Amino acid sequence: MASTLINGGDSSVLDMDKKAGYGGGVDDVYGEDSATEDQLVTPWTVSVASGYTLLRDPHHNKGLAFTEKERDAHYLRGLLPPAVLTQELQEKRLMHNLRQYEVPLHRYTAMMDLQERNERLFYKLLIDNVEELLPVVYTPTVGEACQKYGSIFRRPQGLYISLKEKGKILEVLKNWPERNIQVIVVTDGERILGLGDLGCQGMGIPVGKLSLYTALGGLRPSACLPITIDVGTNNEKLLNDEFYIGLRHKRATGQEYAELLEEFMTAVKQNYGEKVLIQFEDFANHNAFELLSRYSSSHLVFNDDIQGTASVVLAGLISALKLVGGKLADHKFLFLGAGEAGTGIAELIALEISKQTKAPVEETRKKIWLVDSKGLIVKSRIGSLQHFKQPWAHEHEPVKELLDAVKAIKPTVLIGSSGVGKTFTKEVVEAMASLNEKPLILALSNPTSQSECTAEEAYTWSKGRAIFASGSPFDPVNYEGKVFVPGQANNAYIFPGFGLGLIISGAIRVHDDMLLAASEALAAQVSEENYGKGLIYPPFTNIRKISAHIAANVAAKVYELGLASHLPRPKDLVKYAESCMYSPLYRSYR
Ligand SMILES: NC(=O)C1=CN([C@@H]2O[C@H](COP(=O)(O)OP(=O)(O)OC[C@H]3O[C@@H](n4cnc5c(N)ncnc54)[C@H](OP(=O)(O)O)[C@@H]3O)[C@@H](O)[C@H]2O)C=CC1
Ligand SMILES: CC(=O)C(=O)O
Ligand SMILES: [Mg+2]
Repeated sequence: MASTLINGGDSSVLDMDKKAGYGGGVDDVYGEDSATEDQLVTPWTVSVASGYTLLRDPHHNKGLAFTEKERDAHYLRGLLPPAVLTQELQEKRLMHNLRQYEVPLHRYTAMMDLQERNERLFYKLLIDNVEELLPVVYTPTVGEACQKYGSIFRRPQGLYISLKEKGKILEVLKNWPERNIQVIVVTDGERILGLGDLGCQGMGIPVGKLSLYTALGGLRPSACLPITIDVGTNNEKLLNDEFYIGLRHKRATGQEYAELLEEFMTAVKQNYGEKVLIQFEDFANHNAFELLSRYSSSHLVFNDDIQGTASVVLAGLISALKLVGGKLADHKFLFLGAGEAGTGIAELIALEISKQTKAPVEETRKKIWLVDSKGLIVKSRIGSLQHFKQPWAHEHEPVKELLDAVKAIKPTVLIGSSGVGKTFTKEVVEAMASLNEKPLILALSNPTSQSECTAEEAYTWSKGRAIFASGSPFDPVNYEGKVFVPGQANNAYIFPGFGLGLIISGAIRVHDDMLLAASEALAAQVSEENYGKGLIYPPFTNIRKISAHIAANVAAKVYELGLASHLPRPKDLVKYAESCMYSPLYRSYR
């Protein structure tokens, strides 16, 4: 995690980079004005769309909602049938159509088609029907979409930067039609959800995450840029798939990989400036930790799997205390999975306990235990552990199986972050229930097929006593006449509001205290009514309001830490965040 703040609050960082030529973002982004005669520039033109072109432009198309006046003014007569519909009626029709599809992937492709046809209507649907459509554009369906991306590929929805573009990445960025980019979500496709290496087909993830940035966090769609870095894939099935869309060779590693990433990070800063947020998504852990630590002192970077997941789980734990009692420091945590999500969450819990109790983080870590594919992480394994696991190697005899670890450690909280489904067996859940009146069980792995257990299993095996949340959604469960509503512990609660907070304050670096601020804000949004249903997260229906509160708390922390460049600080940050949010309602054209 980016726990040490290098250059924090030092505005000379900005000045230095300006001197070095990183002025991008606002003026003369493409250097057209400042270019000398011998320099190459991109011949950008701006034109007004009308007629057939307007109908084919997803940013401006309104389909049958074009008014009579607009049809006259924009050469649309005859190109549309006579009926004029409201956006509400269009939405009703599309939702009706979507519900006819029984295969989730068909809903996904229908939504992608809509996004490419009529962007505002796509976001209107997503915002107004978020609980229903989140599982379509996001986990679990996006996982299947990535697996089959080559077959369902229609039009590119983001930038593909492959090894073929080495030495030309800045030029490639300039090919993207939008200039004022505020958030980039980038993957190299090596750890897509819990589905493994999907290479170039991981593109579905940045596309999906960014659609949530807009729908849930209110970022303008044109300010969002999905990027997939293609260095090859080790997935034999894809390498042999005639429809595979990526480079057909094994992954580049070592220096070749590092150089491409370095060129990418430099080009992004040069093209878009200091304040573009780069969100790393679904990199394998051997690169993820390295990239985050390498670039956290020079770029505005955020790793969603390490940091966003940590923040959302901490929020769930803070609110769960209302149901299970005690302070965070009174609990004992056991993880199945000691990678990005597991160790990221563990570190943020330890940090929060340390802040609350004033005990050093080295001490508070001792309340947290992790199991990886080789068993419990203990001191005797330290020599062979990856660096991110080493802080969690406590004194204990070796334990191979999760069930034995549960019995030995006696945790109050069990967190699954292994990417392996069905690992919280009946015996494991029963052991948790025998140790705790209200065992807290989080099965974070995505998509649904990789969930450590289902909601039904958690409630049934604990005889209705578990407090349960999962990374991918589950329907409510009826157990012995009582309805249990499982929560969704997914970083989608955090990253849209977190990113909005960084952007509205003009943050130049991410700091762990901002993650804690996001957790507190999310936990504060859980109502008594939610607690009454056993929920530790608020429903997604209110997510825009929740995101505004998260953004405000994060921005407040950015200002407090002296890392804000948007000055003066707005007085009411919640109102300000809300006022910055994109609205999907149609605009009238002159
Ligand atoms: N709900 C949410 O918001 C989020 C969910 N996730 C999900 O979490 C999962 C893991 O992601 P991430 O942490 O990035 O992945 P990593 O690859 O970084 O970590 C996976 C960890 O699980 C361990 N593991 C694998 N198989 C087993 C097994 N059979 N028994 C015990 N441990 C095992 C690995 O052990 P070893 O190190 O020995 O190989 C490793 O420590 C994914 O499914 C992802 O979708 C991730 C981010 C957010
Ligand atoms: C949710 C998420 O980021 C993941 O599963 O990777
Ligand atoms: Mg992820």
